[in-house]
Amino acid sequence: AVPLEGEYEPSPAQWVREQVELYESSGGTQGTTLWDTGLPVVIVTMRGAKSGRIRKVPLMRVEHEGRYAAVASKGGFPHHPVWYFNLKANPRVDLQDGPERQGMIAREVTGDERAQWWRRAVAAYPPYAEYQEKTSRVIPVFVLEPE
Ligand SMILES: C[C@H](OP(=O)(O)OC[C@@H](O)[C@@H](O)[C@@H](O)Cn1c2nc(=O)[nH]c(=O)c-2cc2ccc(O)cc21)C(=O)N[C@@H](CCC(=O)N[C@@H](CCC(=O)O)C(=O)O)C(=O)O
Repeated sequence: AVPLEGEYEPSPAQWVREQVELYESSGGTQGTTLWDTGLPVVIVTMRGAKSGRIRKVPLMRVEHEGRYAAVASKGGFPHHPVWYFNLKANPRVDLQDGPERQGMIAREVTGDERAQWWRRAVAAYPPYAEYQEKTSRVIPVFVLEPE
């Protein structure tokens, strides 16, 4: 799979930018967990919906039989994270899980399929359940499937 090409635009959020830099510069051996929780994180490289630039978004690792969920929780804030619109516009992404990097296609899921992946997400990262309780926004879930 040809990795996404283009000009990388780092996140304006320093803690996010730094996690991406440590994760990538260490070949996926460092910066691979959320702070000291020990819970695993993946990096999703995507193309900006408006800028066309390369964006890199760390997300909690939710994996099942080679497919991953991307949960647009943003801590339960009232609005979707901006990257939600990137995946809707440009579903071809690169996912880095530790040292492994592969091309995936993102697809927003609803109904029973979303419920199944939501259970997996909460099992991997329990705070997702609290985030959903604190907002009337239905937190979107994408499934990333190998292209
Ligand atoms: C601050 C904003 O970020 P955001 O896309 O809203 O995403 C917010 C967060 O979800 C994002 O920072 C996540 O990485 C935070 N985050 C998680 N966020 C989650 O939503 N879920 C998670 O499971 C999660 C885990 C996680 C683990 C580690 C870590 O370091 C961060 C983690 C941002 O980057 N804004 C940019 C624009 C970004 C962008 O993509 N612009 C598009 C335009 C998009 C459009 O408007 O159409 C473009 O380039 O074209 C800017 O203001 O310049």
